[in-house]
Amino acid sequence: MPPTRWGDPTHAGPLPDGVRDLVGLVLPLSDTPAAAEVAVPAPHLPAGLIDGLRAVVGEDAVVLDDDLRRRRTRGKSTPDLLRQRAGDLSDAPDVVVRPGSHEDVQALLAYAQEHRIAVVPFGGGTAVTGGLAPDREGFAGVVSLDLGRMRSLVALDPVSSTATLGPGLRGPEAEALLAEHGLMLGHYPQSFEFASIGGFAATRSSGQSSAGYGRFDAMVVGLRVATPSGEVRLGGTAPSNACGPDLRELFLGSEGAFGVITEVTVRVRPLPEVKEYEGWQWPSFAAGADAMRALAQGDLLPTVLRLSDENETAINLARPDAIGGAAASDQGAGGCLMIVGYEGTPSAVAAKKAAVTDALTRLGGSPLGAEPGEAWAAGRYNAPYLRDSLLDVGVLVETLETVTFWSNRERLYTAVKAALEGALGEGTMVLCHISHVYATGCSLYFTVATAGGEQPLERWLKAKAAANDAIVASGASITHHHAVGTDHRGWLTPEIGDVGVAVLRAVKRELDPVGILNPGVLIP
Ligand SMILES: Cc1cc2nc3c(=O)[nH]c(=O)nc-3n(C[C@H](O)[C@H](O)[C@H](O)COP(=O)(O)OP(=O)(O)OC[C@H]3O[C@@H](n4cnc5c(N)ncnc54)[C@H](O)[C@@H]3O)c2cc1C
Repeated sequence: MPPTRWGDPTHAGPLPDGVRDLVGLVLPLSDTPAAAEVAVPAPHLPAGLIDGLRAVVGEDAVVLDDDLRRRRTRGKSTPDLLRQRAGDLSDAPDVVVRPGSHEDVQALLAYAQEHRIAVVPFGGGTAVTGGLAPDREGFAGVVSLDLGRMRSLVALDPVSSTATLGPGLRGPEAEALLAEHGLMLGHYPQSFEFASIGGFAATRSSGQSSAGYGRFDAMVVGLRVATPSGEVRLGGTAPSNACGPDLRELFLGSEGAFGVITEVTVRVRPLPEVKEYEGWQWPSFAAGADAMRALAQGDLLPTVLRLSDENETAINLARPDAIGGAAASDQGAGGCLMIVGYEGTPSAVAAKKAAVTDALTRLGGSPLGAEPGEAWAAGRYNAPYLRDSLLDVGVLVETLETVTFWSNRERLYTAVKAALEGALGEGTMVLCHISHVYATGCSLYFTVATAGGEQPLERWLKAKAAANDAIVASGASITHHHAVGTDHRGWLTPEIGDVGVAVLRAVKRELDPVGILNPGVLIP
């Protein structure tokens, strides 16, 4: 991906006219191009240590190329993009190391520990909470540990429905390898095309089909991890056991701070024969959310379940290619658009669809047919490109997410909206959807569009802090699936308590005594 933008450059383009007209009604637009490419700072790592790295992992695996170092700088949050666009490359790694095996990673960690070199595992580089921008103070230099060469299907056990995947496989690559065997994983975050298997595990990612297939951490059966203290292999003997606390949980969501995930064994399932997506209209966000709760609590979840609030529905965010056009649910009364998707065998899909249709009709939903669902499915990965086009015209766009129990949903929704609108002022658009549900609660995913102004980064950081404070004050979680990184670290203590933080620190000391792995990420 380009350092200042999202995705495949051939898919990028100017702001579509419909979006420009719509956004221009409420926000000032002004040409705001990214700064011309600036030089990457010269590597701090002494030449002798770079030679040492070459001796450990091989000459070809150590890359000093400026372009690659630029592309391995930070992730893809809006603050990351704003810094890159401003020409700030202060977080650039000194060197990119591309190991080919678990053993290479293990050897690299031993060398880095001995010479106090910070190591930042890099999967797809789609992190949105600062997990790729470690604290470099006190280290000889920073290595970006690019797992992109470790992208094979390591093992397949079709009888047990498990597959062991290399950490560097991107979402589509993993699915293509499994599809050769008639199997699939079913993890489709919006970053699916670029994010990696190791990154999904390290951040506890959750995809758009989480209602049917679960979040990524729930798909993980086993892990192989290289740590500075040695190798850890977990989950290799059985799907579950009673051997004390489940140590897999220590590495799921550890964001590279405890070890480098070098293999991920996941549960796989047969490729669906049928995929059907449709739209439903609800009179209000609350009515749609109540319907989602009823499905989750009635064991009636389809594969995809997503509900946009009134603002998101009016703007068509669930269908980025139609933004600026008439909203799918706009049949006179506005309301809220729900996307419902079914995947599986023809008989399973028919049975689930009949039961869900019956329940949603009884709860007051109005069917909109297949068109909104098919349009959502076709455009589901396109929205991030819009963010770049909006940044190009001075409009700041960013997302944030949280999760809480159903009984707290309304309070949380109101508090976060108020915090964002209060911090960003008039003209700010705050949109929200629910796309991850549980029997006990749901996540809320907010999209914010506002004028960038003179100092868009500072403006956003202030608003984000206000939203985080509102989340904590509302008794909700600081993140459902974006992880902690450096951006949420300051709000982790209220979530897990002082003793919880001490436990994380103790684990870190045991696995990474010198603290070379992603310093400053995750742990307060
Ligand atoms: C436009 C956009 C849409 C997104 N949509 C979603 C979504 O729908 N759902 C969702 O859950 N997230 C989403 N994200 C966030 C992001 O894609 C996820 O956090 C993803 O899991 C990160 O994977 P990655 O391979 O890109 O990891 P990276 O960005 O490379 O790394 C993320 C963190 O994990 C660490 N890490 C990476 N690989 C390893 C490894 N092998 N071992 C140990 N540590 C490792 C890194 O050091 C870093 O701290 C989105 C992000 C963007 C920019």
